[in-house]
Formats: sequence, structure tokens, C-alpha cells
Amino acid sequence: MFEKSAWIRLPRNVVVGHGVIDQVVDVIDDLHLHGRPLFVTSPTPRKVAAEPIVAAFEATSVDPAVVTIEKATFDAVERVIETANAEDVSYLVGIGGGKAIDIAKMASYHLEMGFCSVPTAASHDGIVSNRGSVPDGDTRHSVAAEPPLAVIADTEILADAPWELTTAGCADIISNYTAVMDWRLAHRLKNVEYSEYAAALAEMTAEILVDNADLIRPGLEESSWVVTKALMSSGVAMSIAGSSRPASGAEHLFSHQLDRLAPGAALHGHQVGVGSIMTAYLHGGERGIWQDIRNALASIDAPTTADGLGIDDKTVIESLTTCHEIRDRYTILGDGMDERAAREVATKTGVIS
Ligand SMILES: NC(=O)C1=CN([C@@H]2O[C@H](COP(=O)(O)OP(=O)(O)OC[C@H]3O[C@@H](n4cnc5c(N)ncnc54)[C@H](O)[C@@H]3O)[C@@H](O)[C@H]2O)C=CC1
Ligand SMILES: O=C(CO)COP(=O)(O)O
Ligand SMILES: [Zn+2]
Repeated sequence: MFEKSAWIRLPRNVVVGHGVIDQVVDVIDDLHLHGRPLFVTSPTPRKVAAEPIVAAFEATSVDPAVVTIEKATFDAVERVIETANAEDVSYLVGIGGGKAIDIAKMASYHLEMGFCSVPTAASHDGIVSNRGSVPDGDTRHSVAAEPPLAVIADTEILADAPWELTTAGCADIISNYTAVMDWRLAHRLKNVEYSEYAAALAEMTAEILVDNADLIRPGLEESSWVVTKALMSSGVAMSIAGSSRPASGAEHLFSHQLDRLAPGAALHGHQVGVGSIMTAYLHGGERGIWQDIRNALASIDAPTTADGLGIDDKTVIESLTTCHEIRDRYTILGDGMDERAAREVATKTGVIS
């Protein structure tokens, strides 16, 4: 008897383009969300986007509550939940980079409230996903979170954001190649649940981005358009899979461990990109696709070396040899890399010299 079932939650309104921040009130109205919103943001996105959105709501006699977070932690989620209860809000809007959006979608899930996503940087593929990613001591959780009812991505704001945020978003998508390799491996070896559609979508998204790399240039608003669509498509792959597997494999473990060993040194997307070069090598050896990944990253100005990340060689090796412990996710790293093997892959791929 066939007993499988799936519940895929996707956004209802996706509004992308020049100046669409002016349409946030209309988009919310279209969703029939009523009452007071809570905006979850961080310091720069607050100035860039949250304040104009507050003004737009105030013009309609709605008085939004605002909470500013500095870090993606469970404490921050707790603080947002407390604010939501104290301020008697009806729905949440995440305005900012990956951290603000993650905190907002996790708090919304807990509060059982609607959530909308307003990215201010094309830096990560959590814009539409139904997952939140939070470090917790020695480990890192990928937790169920509320997917957005609407995404409002203003390409003018995204194009004005520092260029490295966009290249980080590109690298987060390019890393789908190795994430999917790890997922297939885990499916074959460990019978991990696998979705051919989600895997194909994640890979195709990376493919289209790499094919359009010529369009991705600083100061070009069209770049934000191309990258944002890819980030959304990658997030949809995660929502279809019901896990971050299509977009997160060993290269993400490597990055999560770097976040612990060298906090704040480099952007999430840049770290996973460098990780992806090395894990592609582990999957395919000399004749694998690691050079294609490295060239794709280089072509959009993303770092390809430890130096480019601003992280020393020793930390890279430590991360490679310990990151399998971060979470229970089977990847090409198996039960961990030997230090000499780690040094060899990092040297052969030019990540360290
Ligand atoms: N839930 C999911 O599926 C996913 C979650 N993530 C998570 O997202 C986080 C990484 O996201 P990021 O955006 O790289 O980090 P982030 O949220 O820390 O943003 C990076 C920096 O960019 C600044 N920023 C954002 N918009 C700006 C603008 N318009 N102008 C100037 N500065 C601006 C932020 O204030 C911050 O200082 C990680 O915690 C990662 O785990 C990443 C991918 C998927
Ligand atoms: O960053 C992500 C996908 O790009 C989310 O992955 P994690 O589940 O590893 O946090
Ligand atoms: Zn990522």
C-alpha cells in the first residue's frame, strides 16, 4: 500500500523588482493579514528598509513594533517571541540578511503567526526556505521554521548593498552542486530520504547562475535580479525537500565550524563556496568538478582561498577535520577527515598554499 504524503509550503506572493519596497503594505493587504506587524531586523537593514516600511504603515494608521537583533541565536528568537507577545502583534516581517530573516521565521513558527520576508541583501538562500539555521554551543541546528507568505525583494536595495553580499549569495547557490552530491551519497549509503525533484531544482539553479555569470557585475541592478531569483529557487528546493539537504552538505558543515572557530571572519556564502571546492575534490578527485566550481566562484569575485576568506590555514584544517561533528548529517566527510588528508585536499585545490 502507498502511504507516502508530503506537505510543501511555498510563498503565495513573490514580488521582485525595482522599488517594490513601496508595495509592502499592498502585499500584506493582499494576504488579508490584519492587525499590528512586528518587524524583525538588524541595525543596517533597519535604516535601509525597515524605517521606510514603518513610515508606509504609519501612513495607513498602523503602528508596527520593531525589534533589532544582532546575532542569530536561540536567545534572539526568544526575545522576538517575548516582544511579539508583549506588543500584541498579529504577524511578523523579517527585514535584512539571513540572520534577521532566520530569527523572524523561527519566532513566527513558534507563535503560529504569518511571516513575510523582505531581504535587503542577496546573500543567502534562506529568503523563502522553511528552515532556520542557528548555532548552539558545539553544534548547529537546522530547524523547522515558518516559510514566508510573501517575499518582497527590492532589486534597487539589493544592488546598493555591499557587493560582497551578492557574491556570497552566488557562492551559496554554487555550493548546491556539492550539497546534492552529499545528499545522493547519503541516500545511497544511509537510506536518507531523497527527492529527485528537489535535487534537480537545486542543481539546475546552480547551473543557470553559472551560465549567467557574465550578467553578475557590481553596480548592475540586473545582477540582483538574476541572483535573487536563483536564491528563491534554491529555497523552494529546500521547501520541497522539507530539509536543507538540497542546499547544504559538507561544505556547509565546514562553514558552520568556521563560524565557531573564527566568528565573523567571513560571510556564510563565501565560506561554503571555499568548502565546496574542497568537497568537490573529495567526491571526484583530480578529474571531478572542483576546478569548475573554483572557476565559477572566481568569475563572480567570490573567494577561493583561505587567504581570500581572511582565515588562516590552520583554522581551515581544523575545521575540515572536525566539522563532521557539528550535526548528524552524513556527507563525503564520513566519520571525519584525517589531518594529513585534509591538508592534502586543501593544498591540491589551492585553498591553502
Ligand atoms: N534558513 C536557511 O535556509 C538559510 C539560512 N542561512 C543563514 O543566513 C546567515 C547568513 O546570511 P547573511 O545575509 O550572509 O548574514 P547576515 O544576516 O549577518 O548579513 C550580513 C551583513 O550584511 C548586512 N546587510 C544586510 N543588508 C544590507 C544592506 N542592504 N546594506 C548594507 N548591509 C547590509 C547585515 O546587517 C550584516 O551585517 C547564516 O546565519 C546562515 O546560516 C543561510 C542560507 C540558508
Ligand atoms: O545555509 C543553508 C543553505 O544554503 C542552510 O543550511 P543549514 O541547514 O546547514 O544551516
Ligand atoms: Zn547556505
